[in-house]
Amino acid sequence: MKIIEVNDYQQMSQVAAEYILKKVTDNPAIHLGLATGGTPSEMYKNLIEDHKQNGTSYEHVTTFNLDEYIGVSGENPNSYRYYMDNHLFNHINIDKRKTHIPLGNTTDSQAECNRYEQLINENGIDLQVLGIGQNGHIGFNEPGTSFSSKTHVVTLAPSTIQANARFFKTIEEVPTKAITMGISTIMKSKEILLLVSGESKKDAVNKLINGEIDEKFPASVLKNHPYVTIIADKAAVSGMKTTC
Ligand SMILES: O=P(O)(O)OC[C@H]1O[C@](O)(CO)[C@@H](O)[C@@H]1O
Repeated sequence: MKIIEVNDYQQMSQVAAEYILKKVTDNPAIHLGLATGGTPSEMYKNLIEDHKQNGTSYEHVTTFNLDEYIGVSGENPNSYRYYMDNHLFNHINIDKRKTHIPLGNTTDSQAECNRYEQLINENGIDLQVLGIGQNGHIGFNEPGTSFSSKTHVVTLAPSTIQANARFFKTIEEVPTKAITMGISTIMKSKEILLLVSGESKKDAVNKLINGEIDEKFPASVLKNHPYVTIIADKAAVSGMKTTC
């Protein structure tokens, strides 16, 4: 794993956007795996700004998001479809038909998981952007998830519900279930870019870099991937041994 240490959240977002822009320029038909949550939101702003200033085109880009809450439609402001449309897709020249996110409001979630897994297997992901949960989750793969898991339905850990409650009016509104790419689905990406910012992620990133590979800590699987880059700010890694 390669670690790029940056000063703060702003710089992490800028360096991450530049990283993605280079990949899109090199391969205009790239298949990007995307994440939601607080961590990548400023990175998306930088991509939008670049699109306005420099006209980087997303006409041929295809995207696959990591996860979606169950029980919410894409029009629901709390859905990850709504997040992606508003944080990125509505502001760039991407063909929305090429933006894929699991459907959270189907009657058959298991069938949706199978459909999504097959879609990813057929298309492949060139670069997957990831954040990390405080408990080491990637996507919504909570501690204990099998490293061989495919796209599946998860019951969110109480700590994840608590962490994501900041996006909702009340904690009771946070969905308790989601569809997520599995760990093996994520690991099939050709390359992974992990973004980490803030002191609240310090324990998680320390465990990732210096701990054992263990299903109790989902992100540790990334050590088995040949091509992972971590962009982390000082608050997340200061004073840490970061050789890996
Ligand atoms: O960036 P945040 O909001 O800290 O979330 C961390 C991770 O948890 C999730 O929100 C769960 O899906 C991921 O999308 C995200 O990468």
